[in-house]
Amino acid sequence: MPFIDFAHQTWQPKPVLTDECMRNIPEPYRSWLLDSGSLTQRLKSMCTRQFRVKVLRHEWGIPSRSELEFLGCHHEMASIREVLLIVDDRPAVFARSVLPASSLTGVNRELLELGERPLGEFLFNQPSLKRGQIEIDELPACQFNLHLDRPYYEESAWGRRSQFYLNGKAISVCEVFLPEYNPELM
Ligand SMILES: C=C(O[C@@H]1C=C(C(=O)O)C=C[C@H]1O)C(=O)O
Repeated sequence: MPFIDFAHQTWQPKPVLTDECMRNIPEPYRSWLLDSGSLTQRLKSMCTRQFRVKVLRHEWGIPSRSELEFLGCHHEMASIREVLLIVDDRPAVFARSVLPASSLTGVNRELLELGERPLGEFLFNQPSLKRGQIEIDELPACQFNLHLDRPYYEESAWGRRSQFYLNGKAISVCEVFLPEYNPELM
């Protein structure tokens, strides 16, 4: 079953975040999407019972053109990881990370063995980590229905995609808050 290449279908490159762009992002999502720290850590701090990563797929594949452009790569295979971040048994975030083959060298190869371990736990423990550009977008939530118990129809979901540099090698992480999960109200 192919990846839902949602980044290709709906995510168009965004201009650098202007103040006007930021003002258009509704709270509580604005503060979460602009937070440069670990989303895993912040979600764990909201947990009353359990945080877990549900791995949907973690396989080799072809990133979308949009993802390759965001990564500054050209026609390259990548290890593509799609997960749901589950907070107290509720799917809170859909995340898709693109790990280009050329970035999976040295210690970065540990990214291939993450399993249910949150990507952020690895990333934010790397001294070399640098966070690059963040783009924010509002996406149709229905494209995630395949992975969810309850369907979305007209709802939209706010998400971001970030560039990370590990030992100078680029990966991208796209995180989308699912509408039923409001991080400030849980
Ligand atoms: C990048 C982070 O890792 C989180 C965990 C992910 C995973 O396990 O695949 C994906 C996206 C992130 O929300 C983070 O915690 O900020």
